[in-house]
Amino acid sequence: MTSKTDGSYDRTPLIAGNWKMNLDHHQAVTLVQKLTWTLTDADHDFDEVEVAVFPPFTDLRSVQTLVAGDRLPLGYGAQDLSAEDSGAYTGEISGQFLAKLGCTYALVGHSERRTLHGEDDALVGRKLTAALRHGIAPILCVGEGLEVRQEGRQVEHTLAQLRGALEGLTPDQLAGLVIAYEPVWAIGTGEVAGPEDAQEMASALRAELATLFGTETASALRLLYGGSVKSSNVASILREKDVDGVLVGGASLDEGEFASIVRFEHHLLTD
Ligand SMILES: O=C[C@H](O)COP(=O)(O)O
Repeated sequence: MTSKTDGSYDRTPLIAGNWKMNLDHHQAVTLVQKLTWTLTDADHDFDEVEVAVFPPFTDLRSVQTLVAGDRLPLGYGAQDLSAEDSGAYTGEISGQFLAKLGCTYALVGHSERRTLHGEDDALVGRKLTAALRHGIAPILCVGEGLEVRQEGRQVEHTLAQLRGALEGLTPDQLAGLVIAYEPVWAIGTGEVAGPEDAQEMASALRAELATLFGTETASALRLLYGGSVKSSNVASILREKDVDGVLVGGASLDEGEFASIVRFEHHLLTD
């Protein structure tokens, strides 16, 4: 892996595309094909910079069939999962089913789930444990709203979300866990936190993880930034030493733009 300007990439960068409630299963297949062609044509090394997409549940079987059939070097995951494994939970999707569909990852605690569906830290923690139970790496989303940011309480708020979701877990349960810091005021608004804000929070999260689980565990976990990431701002964000990737919403729906985000190192060389 080529190195960051500060020295090292000891954690493989992850570029994750959360499609939210966009694209049906036909459109999903088209986007995944175009994305992998674009990246393959550009000689992208998927082992050096990992790429994963998060389609709606109804697309996952089609994406699985395509990725497995064409042996595409692309990861994929779910945007949410149930805290339960099976039973009378109408409308819920079990981690068991997602594991069968080959999902590597599942988002948990995305701010849209917290805000629109009332998910609290306790439920997010149960979902995170459910993912781990089924061998799915959770991407735990944390971050503050505008009011909290204006009061300057963003670090305190975000670390409380982290502690709330990880309560009761041991370091050996955390292998594969990814944390995504997404300030809610920067999601889909065009407002992007500055690279220094992303680094400030990533560093605070890593320090808290070290306190909770030890330095070795904390330094192995990947921390992502999300919120209005585009090809024009990704390089400066990923230059920060504790930021190991990005969680991209809107810009992941366009294969050219998303491929350009994935190839952020190219921007590092050119800016
Ligand atoms: O999961 C992705 C985030 O919510 C960011 O979305 P956005 O890139 O559209 O701001």
